[in-house]
Amino acid sequence: MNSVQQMQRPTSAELDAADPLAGQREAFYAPSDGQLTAYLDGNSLGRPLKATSAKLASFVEDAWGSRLIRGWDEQWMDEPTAVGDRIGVVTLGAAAGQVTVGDSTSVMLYKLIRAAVDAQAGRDEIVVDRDNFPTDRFIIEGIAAEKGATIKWVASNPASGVRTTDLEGLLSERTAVVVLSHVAYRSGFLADAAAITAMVKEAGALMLWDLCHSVGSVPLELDAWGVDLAVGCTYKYLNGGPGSPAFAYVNASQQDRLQQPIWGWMGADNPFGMTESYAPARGIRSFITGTPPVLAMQPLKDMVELIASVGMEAVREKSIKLTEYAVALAEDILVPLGVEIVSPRNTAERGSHITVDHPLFGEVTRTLWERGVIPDFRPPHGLRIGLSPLSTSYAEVELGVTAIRDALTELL
Ligand SMILES: Cc1ncc(COP(=O)(O)O)c(C=O)c1O
Ligand SMILES: Nc1c(O)cccc1C(=O)C[C@H](N)C(=O)O
Repeated sequence: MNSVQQMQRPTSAELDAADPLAGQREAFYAPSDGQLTAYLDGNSLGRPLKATSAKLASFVEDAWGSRLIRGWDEQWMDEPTAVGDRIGVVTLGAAAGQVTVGDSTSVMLYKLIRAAVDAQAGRDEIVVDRDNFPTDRFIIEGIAAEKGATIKWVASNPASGVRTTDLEGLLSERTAVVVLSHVAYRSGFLADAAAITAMVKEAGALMLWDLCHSVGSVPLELDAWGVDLAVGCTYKYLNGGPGSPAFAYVNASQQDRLQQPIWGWMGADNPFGMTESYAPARGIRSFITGTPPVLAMQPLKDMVELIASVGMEAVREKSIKLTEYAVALAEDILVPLGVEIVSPRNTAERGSHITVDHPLFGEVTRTLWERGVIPDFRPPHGLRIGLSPLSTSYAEVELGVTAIRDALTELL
């Protein structure tokens, strides 16, 4: 069967017409170059909201331009935790007072993992999976070298992700902290965070989740799951823009126990006291280091409120439908060409992107970008199709998967 429209399932037009969130796409900028037809990389960089232009302009003119240095006293000092609280309540299942925004995910990973290892006296092992994102693994390599700690690698299936069974035999009285990604950046595998967290805590270790690929696309219940620590970026499904700051979650029960290693004046008890030596602030503020990136925090605030207005459950429902549609199309028109779908088929185990594999996908991705179809490529052969529930249409998915088929067919 050649045309996707002839198949026994709703067409993309029917799916878009029935989509209760379809109208939300209007909130985002459509590309102005006229060439882009399918943006399938919101799992790397989300589209900007139209509201962001006005938000930034008014920040420059009013908050920055008029209030000038007074802005710090009036609002900006509280911005990392005020924005953190909103991210926490709307997307993380975290009560106020446990989330702060700033730094990059990599730096936040360093601060929290190092704090965890320091706090876990007598425990000198860090558990991480071999397929975790490079920055997570590299930061852990660095901390292990600094502290003389040992890395225990989880040998999970790269085409899926880490399950409780993969951790059996790895956790012991020597485990300080376990670091895993909730949604795997390659396969899109969605880990069972509740079960894994319970298992890790049972072993007396601390659990740190990297939420980069789940925040804003998968509902999270960090407090209810008993998670100790989490980090995530805000430029994917929170649409904060390139290089927007990360967030860190530190469960209230761990805040007095953990001391992060980069002591700066903004995380000190009395920043403007200009004191002789460092005394940490109370609570989540002690995880701040230097001047918070207030300007770079502005765009994500509108996205968090947009998510709050529709609810994370609705976001997840659309995400599942989008990935189901992408998988079904891939099965019909890509698998017959020798493509492998490496993402889980079970929706309960899948985040908001799917990955398809073929030895020619490096070349195919280059062609697609020239044609205005934007997925991304992760070596050795993975082509990732990222589906942002509030800004991706079913028509884009159809166009994108069809374009993959056409570009691949030309090379075969
Ligand atoms: C799982 C994961 N962790 C961390 C990062 C990135 O960290 P940073 O924002 O510090 O570059 C990414 C993506 O870039 C990611 O996918
Ligand atoms: N963080 C990125 C960047 O600075 C440039 C280009 C892409 C990214 C990404 O987000 C990569 C992404 N985390 C991944 O899963 O591969």
